[in-house]
Amino acid sequence: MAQANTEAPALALKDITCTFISRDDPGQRYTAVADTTLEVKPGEFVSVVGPTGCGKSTLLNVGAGLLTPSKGAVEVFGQPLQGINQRAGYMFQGEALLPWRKALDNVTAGLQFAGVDPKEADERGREWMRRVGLGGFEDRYPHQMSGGMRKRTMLAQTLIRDPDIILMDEPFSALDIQTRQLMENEVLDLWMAKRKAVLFITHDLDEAIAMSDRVVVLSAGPATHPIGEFLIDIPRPRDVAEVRSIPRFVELHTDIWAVLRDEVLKGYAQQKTKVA
Ligand SMILES: Nc1ncnc2c1ncn2[C@@H]1O[C@H](COP(=O)(O)OP(=O)(O)OP(=O)(O)O)[C@@H](O)[C@H]1O
Repeated sequence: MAQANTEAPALALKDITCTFISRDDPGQRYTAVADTTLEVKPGEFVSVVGPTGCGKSTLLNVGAGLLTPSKGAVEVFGQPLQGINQRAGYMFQGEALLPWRKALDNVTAGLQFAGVDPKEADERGREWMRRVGLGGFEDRYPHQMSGGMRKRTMLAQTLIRDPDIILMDEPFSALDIQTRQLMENEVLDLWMAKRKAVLFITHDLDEAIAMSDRVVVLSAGPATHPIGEFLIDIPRPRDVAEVRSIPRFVELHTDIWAVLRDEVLKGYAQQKTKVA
């Protein structure tokens, strides 16, 4: 019988390059990501930060098995990834709820598609809605909920299948700062209880440091690649609002920002040229 590879990373992106047909000029090719290697160990919380449009979502889509890279390989717990990454749950940046389904039915959608008995799906759905603070709101439609409630619903929808790897693409970027911090703390509590591997994409450096074990900095595009990696040696449990004022946080912020700053300026300049 094949031995489970306990040493293997939960997710390994190996030497990934992604080249697209350019959106600006279909005659040209655009290399969004080049020669990128990135690993997340079991139980590790890794954030990827980088300037806008640099290729963060592209990397996450590769890890989810939604996008086949032009070059390189993906391994999941030591096994080559083929097709969709079944060990991963994916929380997207935008709104991903089905508007015609009530909150509970959105939360249980994945279980229903997986053929789980409806009664069991219903029970697990109600339990998860309670866990994310939405007990009593099972019958609300997405348009009857606030942005924060919809994000909580999406979180329950992602976690209910108990994925070993959680992929999050700027999940809270649309929220006001207070709601965002509440949700960040909730995610950390849930993560502390289960210790799944998390790959978290954000352009917010404070959020990345507050949440993570490790922060990877990406260069501006084209041919985005990691240019720095920082261990976040701040003890847990952390409160994302309080942690920002401790000296080690400020130190790490200064160090990472020194690497990120020029890339953000480059990314910003590129966006301006595109708009002009
Ligand atoms: N399917 C595609 N076809 C052509 N170009 C693409 C495609 N997907 C992504 N790109 C380009 O690759 C680059 C990286 O895109 P990506 O969405 O990964 O960046 P990002 O860092 O997640 O952006 P943001 O911070 O705005 O969310 C962008 O220039 C984008 O236009």
